[in-house]
Amino acid sequence: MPSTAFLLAGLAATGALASPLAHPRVGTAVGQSLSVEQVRNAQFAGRHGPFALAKAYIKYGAPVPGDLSAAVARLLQELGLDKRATGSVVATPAQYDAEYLSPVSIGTPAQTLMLDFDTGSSDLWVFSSETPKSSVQGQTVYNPSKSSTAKKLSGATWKISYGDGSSSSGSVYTDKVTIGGLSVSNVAVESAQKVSREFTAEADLDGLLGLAFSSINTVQPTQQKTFFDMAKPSLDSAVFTADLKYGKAGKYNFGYIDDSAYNGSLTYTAVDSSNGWWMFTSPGYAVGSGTLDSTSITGIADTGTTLLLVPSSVVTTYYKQIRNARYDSSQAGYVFPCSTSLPSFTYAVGNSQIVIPGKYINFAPVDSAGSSCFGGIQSDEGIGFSIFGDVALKAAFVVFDGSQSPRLGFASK
Ligand SMILES: CNCc1ccc(Oc2cccnc2)o1
Repeated sequence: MPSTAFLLAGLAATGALASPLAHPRVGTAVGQSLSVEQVRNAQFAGRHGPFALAKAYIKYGAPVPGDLSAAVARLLQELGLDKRATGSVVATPAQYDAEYLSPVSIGTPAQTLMLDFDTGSSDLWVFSSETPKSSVQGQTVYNPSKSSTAKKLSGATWKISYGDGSSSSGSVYTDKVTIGGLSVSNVAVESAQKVSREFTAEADLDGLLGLAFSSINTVQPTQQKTFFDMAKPSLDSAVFTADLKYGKAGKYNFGYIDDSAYNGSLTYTAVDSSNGWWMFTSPGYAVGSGTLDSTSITGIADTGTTLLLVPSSVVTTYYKQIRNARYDSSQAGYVFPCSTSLPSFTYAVGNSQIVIPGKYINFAPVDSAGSSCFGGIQSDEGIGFSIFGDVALKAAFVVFDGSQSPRLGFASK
C-alpha cells in the first residue's frame, strides 16, 4: 500500500489538491490595471479539509502530523484515490512443462505475443519484423512500424545467451506493454535481429520477458529497466507472484498477493540481488520421507529454467534412493525407467519446507521408445550456484518482493 505522503504528493502533482479555481489565465494589461480570468480546476478532488491542510504541510516541506495523515489516508480510501494498478495473467505450460508461456500485448493497436516470463534474466525480447524470415518458423512477430506508440531507441542494441546455450540479439524500441490488464508505457521492447536455432525450433515461444533485476539487462549503451521495474510506481504493492502448476496453467500476478492461492502462511527469505538474480539460500533438503539434511543450497529462483539444478552431492543422494537410476553420459544426466515411482524432494525455506512430489521429478522420456526417462533434478556442476527452476517452483506459491529490501516468499499450495 503506497504511503499517504506518496499518494498526497501524487495528488498534489496532479493538481487534485489545488484550489477549485486554479490555472489563472494571464489577463490583459489595460493601462495600469490587469484582469485575470480564473478557470475551474477539473482535477480538483473536492472540498476536503484534510487535503487542504495537508497541502500546506507538503508545500512547506513540513512533516504531516499523524492524525492528519490518518485523516487523509481515510479520505483517499473513501474517494478511491488509493487504488493502484494490478495485473494477472495465465501461464500455460509447453511440452512437459519445459516452459510456461503468457500472453503479452505490445503497442497500439495491441499485438499479442506469447512470452516466457523469466525471473532468471532481465531482457524483454521478441521475434519481430526484423527477425530473418528463415529464423521465424511459426512464431508471432512484433512489428513496431504498425504501432503508433512504438519509438526506436536510436543506437541501442542487445545480446543475450541463456544457460541452455540458446541466444538472441538485436535492436530496441520502446512501446506500451500490457499484461493481464496492467499497462505500462515506454517499456523497452527488444527486437530480435538474430535468434539461435533453439528458439527458431520453438514455434509457440515468441520471446522472453525478463523479471530478474534491471542491473543485468543487456541493452547498450544505455541499460533499460524490466517491465516490473517500469510498472512498480503504479503497483498497489511492489511485488509479483509466480503460481506455476504441474501439467496445467498457472498464473503470474503483479502488484498483489492472492492469499487464496496458497495453503498455510508465506515464509520469507533474504535475497542477494548483487548479481542481478533472485538468489537465496535454502538451509536444507530431504529425500522422500527422510530427515532434513542441513546441507544448505544457494541458488536462484528461475522460472526460465525447466529443471532443479543442485550440487552433485545432493543429486547423488537423491538418485541413490532409486533402483535402476543411473547417470547416462549420452544424456548428460540421471535417467531411470519411466515406470519408476519417484521419491519426493523437499527444500527448506527458512523454518518451513516445500515438498516437490515425486511425479514432478519425472521430466520426460529420453527417447521415442519412452522406456528411459530424464530426471527433473540434475547437477549444477559448472554453473557456480544452484538453480531452483520450474520443477522446484511449481511446488510452491512464490512471492517476488521487489521492495527496497528484496525478498522471496514461499508457501505450499
Ligand atoms: C529451450 N531453449 C530455448 C529457450 C526457451 C527459453 C529459454 O530461455 C532460458 C533458457 C534457460 C534458462 N533461462 C532462460 O531458452
